[in-house]
Amino acid sequence: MLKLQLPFAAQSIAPLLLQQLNEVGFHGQLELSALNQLPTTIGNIKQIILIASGKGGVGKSTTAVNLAVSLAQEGAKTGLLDADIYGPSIPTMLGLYGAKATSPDDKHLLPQHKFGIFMQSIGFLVDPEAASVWRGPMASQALLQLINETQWPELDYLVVDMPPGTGDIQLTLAQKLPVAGAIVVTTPQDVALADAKKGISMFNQVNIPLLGLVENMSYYQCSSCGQIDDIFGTNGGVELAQRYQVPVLGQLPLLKAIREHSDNGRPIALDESDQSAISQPENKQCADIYRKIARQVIFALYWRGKKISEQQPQIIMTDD
Ligand SMILES: Nc1ncnc2c1ncn2[C@@H]1O[C@H](COP(=O)(O)OP(=O)(O)OP(=O)(O)O)[C@@H](O)[C@H]1O
Repeated sequence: MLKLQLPFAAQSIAPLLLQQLNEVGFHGQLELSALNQLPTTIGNIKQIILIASGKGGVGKSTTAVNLAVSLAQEGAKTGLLDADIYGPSIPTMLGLYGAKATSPDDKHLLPQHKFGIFMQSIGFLVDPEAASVWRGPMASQALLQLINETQWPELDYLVVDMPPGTGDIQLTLAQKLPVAGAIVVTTPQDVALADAKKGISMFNQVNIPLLGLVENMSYYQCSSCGQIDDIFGTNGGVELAQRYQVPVLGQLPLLKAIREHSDNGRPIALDESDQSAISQPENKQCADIYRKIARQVIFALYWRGKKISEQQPQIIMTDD
């Protein structure tokens, strides 16, 4: 048995590593573990990832949930915060609809734990209809409090599903949180792309590194015959990413199963490891795309965190 410890979670590279080890004559078992030594930036959280979109309904929450599940499947300690005051949909997507926030001491809040991730939602605390009319400062204050007062266990990543748009609430959250990186979700349509540009500019304005774009509903994939159709245009997100020199982390199809899985409270990213899903290859393909997005995020944040910690002054102990 070979035990290998990496500075980041990357379970999915184990088969590839094992194959290469086999080629050089190693035929035992391989055990991969992760020791993320980056410092925490807020509470027990090491790196915060914002998931944003210029406009509503493009699949921001779907992306946030599936990314969080995939990060956890890679072996990362992962949290998910549903900060979308206009429509907190993540409880439904994780099968936690109707759950309420609980407190051990009337001061702090406990996160829910499902599918390997720790989750908190604004929807557990307030009626979404009441929250959607909050003004900017009130909403951002409530969201900051929600992050700070939740008793997160030690987390490598906290994925934050932001409210859609680029207004005051989004800007305040981006400025006040120690954010490691942001992802902008868009669809390939012109209107959505114009809004995505606003999202990109917002993060540039507050010096938050953009990890990349996720192009959702990139093409339509028929559930019966598997045929592919570019109903929203072709490669809009890719062209936008080229213009702003950011990577396209992944392109997801408009696929009935993505919505069905979300509605049933079981994100499609879980199909990566689900044997019964083998009969639906397109589900597994989607799960693989989310997994690939997660790996790119992990590597990008590792290098970024390393660069920052190398910039810190070094303390050298000597005898005299
Ligand atoms: N790739 C996809 N294929 C099929 N349905 C999808 C896809 N992505 C998202 N959906 C569905 O589209 C709807 C909107 O998605 P989602 O809630 O993730 O969007 P959002 O950008 O977070 O919206 P909001 O602005 O309300 O927060 C949901 O019903 C979701 O299941």
